[in-house]
Amino acid sequence: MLYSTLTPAAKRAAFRERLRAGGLLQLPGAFNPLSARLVERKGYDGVYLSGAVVAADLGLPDVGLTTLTEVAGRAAQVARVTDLPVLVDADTGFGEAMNVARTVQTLEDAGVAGLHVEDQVNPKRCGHLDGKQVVDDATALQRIRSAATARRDENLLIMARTDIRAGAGLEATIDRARALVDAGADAVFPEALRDLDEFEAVAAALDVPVLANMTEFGRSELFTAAQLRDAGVALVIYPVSLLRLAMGAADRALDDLRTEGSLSSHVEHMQTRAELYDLLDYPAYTAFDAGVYDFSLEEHHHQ
Ligand SMILES: C[C@](O)(C(=O)O)[C@H](CC(=O)O)C(=O)O
Ligand SMILES: [Mg+2]
Repeated sequence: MLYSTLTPAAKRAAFRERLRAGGLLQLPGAFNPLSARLVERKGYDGVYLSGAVVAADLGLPDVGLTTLTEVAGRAAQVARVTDLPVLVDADTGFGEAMNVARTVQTLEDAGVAGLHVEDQVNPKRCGHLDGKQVVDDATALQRIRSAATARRDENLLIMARTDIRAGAGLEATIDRARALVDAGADAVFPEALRDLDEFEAVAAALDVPVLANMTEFGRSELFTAAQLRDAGVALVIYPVSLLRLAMGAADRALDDLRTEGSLSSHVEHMQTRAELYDLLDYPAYTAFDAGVYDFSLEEHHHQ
């Protein structure tokens, strides 16, 4: 009821433990706190909070317009309602080394289990579009060293994302990833790799967990969990997928409401009132306070 039953420290420790145990952890991207609860309910290993989704949610493109305050606020709302570890997209860290340190502490205070900082120049772009630029080695390493030094909970996972693949190729990706790990990264997110062999090569070259980004309409093919696991990938995110699904459904329904005059034909695809209340743990509120209006599943069976 109300929020997560675990402290941020406990979630971080559990996340580290899961990563040590091996296997592939799947983290769908939540587009709000409620969808994070659904991700947890369905038995996933963690919740991803995408920068692209935080931006889109505000009606903005993912071009570095969102602020640390906005991302941290959303991260806190999401982390508060789930026992799962939340991995948050910290873009470029919202500045250079000193800003990155503040970003890390702010997101740590928001209760997340991990975050990634990327090596794109400010302002950043979506990692799957053309025309991205990355910073030089020194700047990229400074960001990560600063992030690793700034955390107060040693279990907060600092992940380094590198966008160097698109411009400089696979070898450069591996070189930079190794350097980022030496600088203190606990995990690596190689953005926009082309095929499974590339994931395998990066995973084999590093001693830390590697993340695969299975974003739709991007550069990487949508590999299955089994394929990624076999390639040695430790974490996979589906960052924008739930938002795309929800918006796709909303788009079609709004068209049909216009033409059909009602949403009757969509009701079978909707989350029901009972399902929503169950996800919200409504009965626990009623039990806590007899004054809370009681919702009866029987009476509302067909709604
Ligand atoms: C992972 C990502 O950074 C995000 O913000 O979710 C994006 C996803 C996307 O735009 O599809 C990315 O740069 O890959
Ligand atoms: Mg992003």
